[in-house]
Amino acid sequence: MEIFKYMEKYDYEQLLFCQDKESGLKAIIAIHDTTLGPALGGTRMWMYESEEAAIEDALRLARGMTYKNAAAGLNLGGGKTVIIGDPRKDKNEAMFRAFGRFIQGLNGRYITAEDVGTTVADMDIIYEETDYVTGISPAFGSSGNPSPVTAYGVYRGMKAAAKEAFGSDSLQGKVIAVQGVGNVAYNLCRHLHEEGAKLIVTDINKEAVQRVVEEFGAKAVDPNDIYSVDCDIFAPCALGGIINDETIPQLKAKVIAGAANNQLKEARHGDIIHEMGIVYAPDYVINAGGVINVADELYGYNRERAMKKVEQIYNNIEKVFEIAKRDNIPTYKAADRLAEERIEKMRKSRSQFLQNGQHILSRRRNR
Ligand SMILES: NC(=O)C1=CN([C@@H]2O[C@H](COP(=O)(O)OP(=O)(O)OC[C@H]3O[C@@H](n4cnc5c(N)ncnc54)[C@H](O)[C@@H]3O)[C@@H](O)[C@H]2O)C=CC1
Ligand SMILES: CC(C)CC(=O)C(=O)O
Repeated sequence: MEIFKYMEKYDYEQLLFCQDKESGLKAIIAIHDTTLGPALGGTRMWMYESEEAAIEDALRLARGMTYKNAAAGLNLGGGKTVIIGDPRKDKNEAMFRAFGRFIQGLNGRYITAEDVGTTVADMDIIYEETDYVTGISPAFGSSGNPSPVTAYGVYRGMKAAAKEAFGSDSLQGKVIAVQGVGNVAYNLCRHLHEEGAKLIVTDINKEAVQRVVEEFGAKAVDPNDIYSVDCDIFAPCALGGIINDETIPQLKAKVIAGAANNQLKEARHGDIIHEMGIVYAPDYVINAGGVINVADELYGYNRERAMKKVEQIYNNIEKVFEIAKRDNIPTYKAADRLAEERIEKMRKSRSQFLQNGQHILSRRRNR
């Protein structure tokens, strides 16, 4: 991989490699764009097949955060970290403290939170070393685990997508295929079950599947069969790249609306599903609930205020559909347009000189 070429192509600001031999930390922090404010994005811990795969994931996820934060109306840029390792075996306290010190060294250019493979307990350790971490325990006056809030936002966005596809936003009786039933999707399944949807689920973790089968009456299928099941809505809630040349021909759903980041393997897959008449709720718009929630900590966390913003995901998805129709483009492009227009406007207004410009986190310190 030609790293600078890739960074130039999508205009990345910074890529950092953080190594600590004692604890085994191997982390890659990618900062994509800080036009709107400091880069905020979670830390993923995963067993990558290669260092190149880890770099690529960090870069793609960081860019996704720029778009997610912009489309959600947050004054934050986009960044993300990946830690190379097995979250079940390789974690230790020293690792997250070393990582916290690296974040502190960035002096607020990057703020972290949870992602796949990391937990509130990990964020609490990072907090020992730096203020630039969110999603820490409610005991610290913080917002805690973002996953249930992400799930609620996905539920709201899914309703908006259902309205677009079926003429009503009711999910009662709708058959919904959920791929991956981890932290976010378990909570999503609860909302869907409460509204009377019929669930078909899969996961590579059998215990996670068992839980939603028992609690929400879901039907379980093998991981490879989830794409082809007869359903109204497909909700990808595991990892990215799952809308691709192999899976698209299998899909029967009229709507794709789920939590996973980077669902389209390539942009052209967004064009293909558009041509097929599938209503796609762009991933970074529908799954912004978690980041909206943790970002509220920067103002002194207020759950009511945060949840009001998360409710708006319904309207944000509607806005994307409106732009798509207005400009006759697929929804993934409409979402990009929404985010890019906001960033460009701010980039222009930021050219004004400001003396003593305050950092966003100074509000938290002064409260
Ligand atoms: N946690 C959050 O607040 C947010 C999460 N997301 C994204 O949502 C997705 C899910 O996140 P979490 O629920 O937090 O992660 P998680 O790790 O708790 O859940 C993911 C689940 O997917 C399963 N899985 C992995 N590969 C699979 C496969 N090939 N087939 C079926 N199941 C598979 C895993 O076993 C796991 O149970 C990720 O893409 C994450 O980046 C996006 C925004 C916020
Ligand atoms: C706080 C996290 C949920 C933010 C993030 O990394 C994401 O939305 O993917």
